[in-house]
Amino acid sequence: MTAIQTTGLTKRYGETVLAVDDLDFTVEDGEVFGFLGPNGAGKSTTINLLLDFVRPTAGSATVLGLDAQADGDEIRHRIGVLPEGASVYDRLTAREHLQWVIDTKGADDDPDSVLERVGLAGDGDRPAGDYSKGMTQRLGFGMALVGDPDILILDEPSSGLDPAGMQEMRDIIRQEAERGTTVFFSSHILGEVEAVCDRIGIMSEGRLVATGTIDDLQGELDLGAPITLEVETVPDDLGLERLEGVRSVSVDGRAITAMCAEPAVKVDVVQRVASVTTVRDIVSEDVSLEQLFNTYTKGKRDEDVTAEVSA
Ligand SMILES: Nc1ncnc2c1ncn2[C@@H]1O[C@H](COP(=O)(O)OP(=O)(O)OP(=O)(O)O)[C@@H](O)[C@H]1O
Repeated sequence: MTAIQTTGLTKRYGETVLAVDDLDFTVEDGEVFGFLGPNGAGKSTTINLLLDFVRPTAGSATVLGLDAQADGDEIRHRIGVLPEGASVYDRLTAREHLQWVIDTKGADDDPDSVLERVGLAGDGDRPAGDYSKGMTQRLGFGMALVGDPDILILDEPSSGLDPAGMQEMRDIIRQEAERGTTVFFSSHILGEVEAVCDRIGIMSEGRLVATGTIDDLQGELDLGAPITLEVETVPDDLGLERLEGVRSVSVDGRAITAMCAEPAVKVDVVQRVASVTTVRDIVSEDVSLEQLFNTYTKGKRDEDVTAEVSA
């Protein structure tokens, strides 16, 4: 089944701001889908449209096969949501917040086990108004987990969390995914997306400029495969540019970096360099998600290029 689907989803604010522009995407049941994009790209607006917090100017969305506008109450009952900048009731404790969600959803979760899961076991009886930003975020995440939701929709879930908190959050996302929960979350943190997502979507200026697995997108962009060799001395004439499949060569001190058209060319590069000097170290990398993100979100709008890569 399709967990989330948008068709021509569009949101304008006033005359000038086109926050979400004709968005078509699908998240399949059980997928962990990472929604990436720079500030102002339209990620939160998309999430708010899915949750019926704002109404679309055009187009439609379904969540769990239900219409996001007509069936908002049922959708919210079946999903777990961590909105951007989740707010809390200052005087209520974390336990009271969780109990409220448990009662509202008719769930049977044990508040203590949720508190334990999100790292608030010792703080469950303090008023949430006294919490730090990260603790508030942990509480919001715990509230989203109540009732074993079919889908988790998380807007910047690691916002305000320390490195240990981010790791714990990632672990919980993985555990939820293993139980079959669909997870849709927005993030600026590329490492987090890389670590947990089956597929990603990259938004830029209201449009989805790429969707697919990270491997798919790496292949699609054809940015090349870099290899760096640290050598004892850099010979005057390396002759690397003359090798077939080598696109460019740069030298930084005793580090030689070659951009290769495909990974197999790296072997030729190593052999050539080793035949003329002593190689001390070799670093072979894939194109990073950061390079992908930058390539898709910078200047692409002008060219009106849209990449669609199926998973
Ligand atoms: N209520 C609103 N009224 C007017 N403009 C808005 C409103 N909400 C969002 N926008 C505008 O819509 C665009 C998309 O904003 P949105 O918050 O969806 O981006 P985002 O990708 O979530 O950004 P960030 O990563 O900074 O949270 C921005 O230009 C923003 O200023």
